[in-house]
Amino acid sequence: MTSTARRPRLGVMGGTFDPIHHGHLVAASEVAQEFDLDEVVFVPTGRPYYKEVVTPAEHRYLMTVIATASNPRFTVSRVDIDREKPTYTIDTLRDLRRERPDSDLFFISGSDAIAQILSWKDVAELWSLAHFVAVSRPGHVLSVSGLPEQDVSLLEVPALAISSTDCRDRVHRGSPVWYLVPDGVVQYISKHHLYRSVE
Ligand SMILES: Nc1ncnc2c1ncn2[C@@H]1O[C@H](COP(=O)(O)OP(=O)(O)OP(=O)(O)O)[C@@H](O)[C@H]1O
Ligand SMILES: O=C(O)c1ccc[n+]([C@@H]2O[C@H](COP(=O)([O-])O)[C@@H](O)[C@H]2O)c1
Repeated sequence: MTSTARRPRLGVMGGTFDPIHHGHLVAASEVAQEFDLDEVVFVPTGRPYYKEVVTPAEHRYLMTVIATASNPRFTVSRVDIDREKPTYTIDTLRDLRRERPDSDLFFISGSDAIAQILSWKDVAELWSLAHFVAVSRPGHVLSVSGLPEQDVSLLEVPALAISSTDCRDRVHRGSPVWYLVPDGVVQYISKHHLYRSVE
């Protein structure tokens, strides 16, 4: 009797994570549950060419490590921050495919990000590297209109109206970010005086 081994299922949560917040973590956790993922790897962007100013990558990477440390299925990858070029998802997925040739990849994205995907680099090739899961996000319409049906799934997740922009603004004006980001991230932000001045 022959048995076909199940291929490992790897979620990929790409983001600038400036800082990482509970909206990111809930999205990853919900997709892991619904798509039976074995692991979700968080991939902080290195040089997001479409954002003018971002916090140094090492701070964003360390906050992501702190935020994910308590979940045995969450890991963090440096592939984007160690690449000396602007960050494109096509490179992220190529690198992860090289590292994990036996895994099926599921790229997790919020409705705001997926709405832009047709403008991403080498979009035609993206569909062959991963299945895309678009999650709902308050204030953004979840739609896959114009995207290949078989390559993109939609998932409603608990609505958390949290954004990194709002977290940065709150720290800047002295408002708390407790319970919007994990406790360790609150402490990291404070210890390293992040977001005190807005550029
Ligand atoms: N509250 C949320 N609910 C669902 N998805 C989210 C939420 N916040 C972010 N995402 C998704 O997580 C990914 C990474 O997001 P990102 O790091 O840019 O956070 P952000 O809050 O959108 O940041 P910023 O406000 O700086 O643009 C994107 O695909 C985004 O759509
Ligand atoms: O590949 C692209 O051209 C591209 C353009 C914009 C965003 N992305 C990816 O989308 C993910 C979310 O990005 P961000 O900056 O909104 O957190 C992250 O993994 C980015 O690398 C990718």
